[in-house]
Amino acid sequence: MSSSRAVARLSRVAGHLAASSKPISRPSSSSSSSATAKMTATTRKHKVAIIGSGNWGSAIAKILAENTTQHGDVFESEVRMWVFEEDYQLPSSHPSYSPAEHSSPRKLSELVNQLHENVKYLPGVPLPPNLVADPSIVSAVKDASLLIFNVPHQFVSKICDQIDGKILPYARAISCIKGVDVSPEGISLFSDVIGRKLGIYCGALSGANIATEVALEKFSETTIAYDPPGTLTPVPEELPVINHDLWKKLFHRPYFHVSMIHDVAGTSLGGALKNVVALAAGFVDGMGWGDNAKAAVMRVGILEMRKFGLMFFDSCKSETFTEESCGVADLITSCAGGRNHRCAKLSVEQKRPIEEIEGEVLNGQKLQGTLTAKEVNEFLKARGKENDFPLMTVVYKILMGEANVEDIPSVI
Ligand SMILES: NC(=O)c1ccc[n+]([C@@H]2O[C@H](COP(=O)([O-])OP(=O)(O)OC[C@H]3O[C@@H](n4cnc5c(N)ncnc54)[C@H](O)[C@@H]3O)[C@@H](O)[C@H]2O)c1
Ligand SMILES: O=P(O)(O)OC[C@H](O)CO
Repeated sequence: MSSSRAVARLSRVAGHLAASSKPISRPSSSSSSSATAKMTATTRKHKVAIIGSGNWGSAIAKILAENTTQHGDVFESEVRMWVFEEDYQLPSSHPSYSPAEHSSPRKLSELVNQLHENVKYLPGVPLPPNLVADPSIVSAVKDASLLIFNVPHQFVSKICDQIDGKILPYARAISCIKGVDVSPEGISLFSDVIGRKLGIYCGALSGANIATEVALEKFSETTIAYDPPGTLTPVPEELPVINHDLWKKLFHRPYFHVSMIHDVAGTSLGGALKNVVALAAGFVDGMGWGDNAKAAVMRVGILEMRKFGLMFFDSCKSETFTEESCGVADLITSCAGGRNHRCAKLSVEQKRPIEEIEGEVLNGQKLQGTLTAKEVNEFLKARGKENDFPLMTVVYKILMGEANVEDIPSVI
């Protein structure tokens, strides 16, 4: 086993050990037969909290709040959404603008709760009234048994530090984050980072999901991977069992179809690595090379994504990349309409650094591909594996000014 593979494995084991610090007193929470038996005996409902309120955070929060209302037998209706607080000036063109109330900047969380709209990160989309914005992360997660993490990946670590010891020990989580955590010790999935730091189990959601399309209820599908070990702190008997059926109830909508699988590594890596490929697709489109060139980038991109998963993560499955929404479908949508693609294209067209474009056109939203390209390269370089991933390597070099977009065909 290569050292990096060992590092990835060690990281996962550590996450599971942390999550299994308490003894098992009943069968694994993923057992659906026990689910049926328990549903009849439960007397409490799950409380849901979402950590993050950006473009995707708000779109997912809307789904959660719709489903907690629909499935009031298993979920408390109110969903708390942690908002990274900032001042926001409501534009006078907003339909609810009132000079008396909005002539100067207001706290974003207050505006979300007053207008039931995330006016900065998901403008124009009504949010359910049972979704409550909370600027205190500790209060947002208090008593929540289901935690949904949905923030740009660079903020995850600090956020976990803020809520360590402040969550229910039997909480379970889903990470909607697209990125990987690279440190001198190796590479980790964010589901593992969250699990390890908080001592709980965390699965992953990822798919072909441009947030605004999902928020406007245009049809899409997603993948949720959840595969807890049987050694977690038990969920109290009074609460419904947390298994695939329960997660599906929480996320599935008529316009947002959920496929449940067990491959957390493949699901997470698909979402993280496609952002690097989407940059390459944006560069190529910026050059005006056409659809054939972009298709070639996407073909090589999916092969490198799968190779990366299989090389460095033991549990990763090839078919997750080729058969699930979190694999090939996410790559396609991201290379067509994603922010990474859009900003990369503009940066070539305008001959300006992508960071400048990001600051100018995204209104506070964050690109994930630029950081991921650097993190992945740091990981590959340390293991002498850059040549095994030529497309990801050339994207990194283009970002660093060490290669040109014209070099892309040489790696295809
Ligand atoms: N937007 C999409 O279409 C989409 C779709 C699927 C997955 N994702 C993934 O979802 C994750 C979250 O992305 P998003 O689109 O919701 O966010 P976003 O790009 O809209 O990012 C902005 C968010 O970051 C917050 N923020 C800024 N500074 C912060 C800080 N110092 N600490 C904590 N938070 C801070 C902002 O308040 C805001 O909520 C990312 O990993 C992304 O790749 C995004
Ligand atoms: O806008 P991007 O490039 O961050 O991609 C958005 C989603 O991940 C697409 O599924």
